[in-house]
Amino acid sequence: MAVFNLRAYDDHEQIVFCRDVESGLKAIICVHNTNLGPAVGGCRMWDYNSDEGALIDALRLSRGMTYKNAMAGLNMGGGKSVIIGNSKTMKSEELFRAFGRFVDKLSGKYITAEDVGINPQDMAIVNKETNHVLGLEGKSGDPSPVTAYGVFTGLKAAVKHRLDRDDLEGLKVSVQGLGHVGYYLCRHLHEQGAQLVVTDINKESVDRVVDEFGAKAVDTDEIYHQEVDVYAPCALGATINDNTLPKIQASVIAGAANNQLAEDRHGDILMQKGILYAPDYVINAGGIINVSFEENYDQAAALKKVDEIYGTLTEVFDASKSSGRPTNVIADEIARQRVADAKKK
Ligand SMILES: NC(=O)c1ccc[n+]([C@@H]2O[C@H](COP(=O)([O-])OP(=O)(O)OC[C@H]3O[C@@H](n4cnc5c(N)ncnc54)[C@H](O)[C@@H]3O)[C@@H](O)[C@H]2O)c1
Repeated sequence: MAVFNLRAYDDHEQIVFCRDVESGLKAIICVHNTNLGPAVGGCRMWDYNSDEGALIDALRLSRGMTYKNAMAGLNMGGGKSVIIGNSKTMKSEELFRAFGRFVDKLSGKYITAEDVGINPQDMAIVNKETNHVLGLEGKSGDPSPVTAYGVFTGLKAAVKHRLDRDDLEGLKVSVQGLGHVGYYLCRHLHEQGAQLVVTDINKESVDRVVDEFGAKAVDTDEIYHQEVDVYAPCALGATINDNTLPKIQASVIAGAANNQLAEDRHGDILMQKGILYAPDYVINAGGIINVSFEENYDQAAALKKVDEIYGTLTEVFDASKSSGRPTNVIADEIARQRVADAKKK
């Protein structure tokens, strides 16, 4: 496999393949760019089908963190790590300690945190071997409610831009995925009078949102067809693809999921269809913003910074409108420029 030629490689500064035979650890740490500061990004534990799949996922997520941190105005670069394995059956103290030692060897160039498959207890073990960990329990805590608040803020910016309205009363919103972020997003939307159509593969999560917020539940494959104003993807990536695009009725897409566009070209198609897309890594930055305030944590200050997502997205939407180019392309350009400018300083 020719790593340097991979599209996802995108001039990564460093890739570390981590192996610890005793604990069974197989992990990959990717440091994409440190122009703006140490590379910060979570650790994901996933049962990948292949090592190549794990590497490509880590590279894409790591590059995404560079862009996300730059667009959020944080003095942090981008990185990510993946532990290859089943998070339900393969976790152990030795495994996370071994991972922590690899993180520590990077001397702060990469700072890790939680991601899919990893919980605060796992990170507390990693923290026994390295101080380069963020999002620990008792500090900034679970980032999901703050991510949801940021998505809610960004959704309002998109509704203002596309539908020219400040209030959400009666606005129809479909929410796909009612986990840590989706649930809190539904709560914000409900409080502002929005009508919710929701789906999740987990029935209990659906029942809770139906009971608490009067949401209408639909099957997972029906969510795209719904006649709504806003579609909020809050489950998996790549839900905007050649199959789903013809079905989407919403005029705004604003949700928490990472890597929502299966391919960049889907951003062009959305624009041609008059659907305003809030670039994922801009709208879902609330969690990383919260984590960046971990030292002497001050929630009010963190939320004030998260409020800036409204203005950042409006800047992206305005530039897209005036230039006639898709929002995902505009966001990438602004992020790349910020990273390049940081190198000159
Ligand atoms: N948690 C954060 O702070 C944060 C920050 C930035 C981005 N994100 C992204 O937001 C998304 C949601 O994060 P989360 O922390 O809420 O994750 P989560 O695992 O708590 O929730 C995801 C939910 O999606 C559901 N789901 C899975 N497949 C589905 C399908 N096919 N159809 C409908 N529902 C499905 C799951 O059952 C689960 O309830 C993820 O893509 C994540 O990467 C999260």
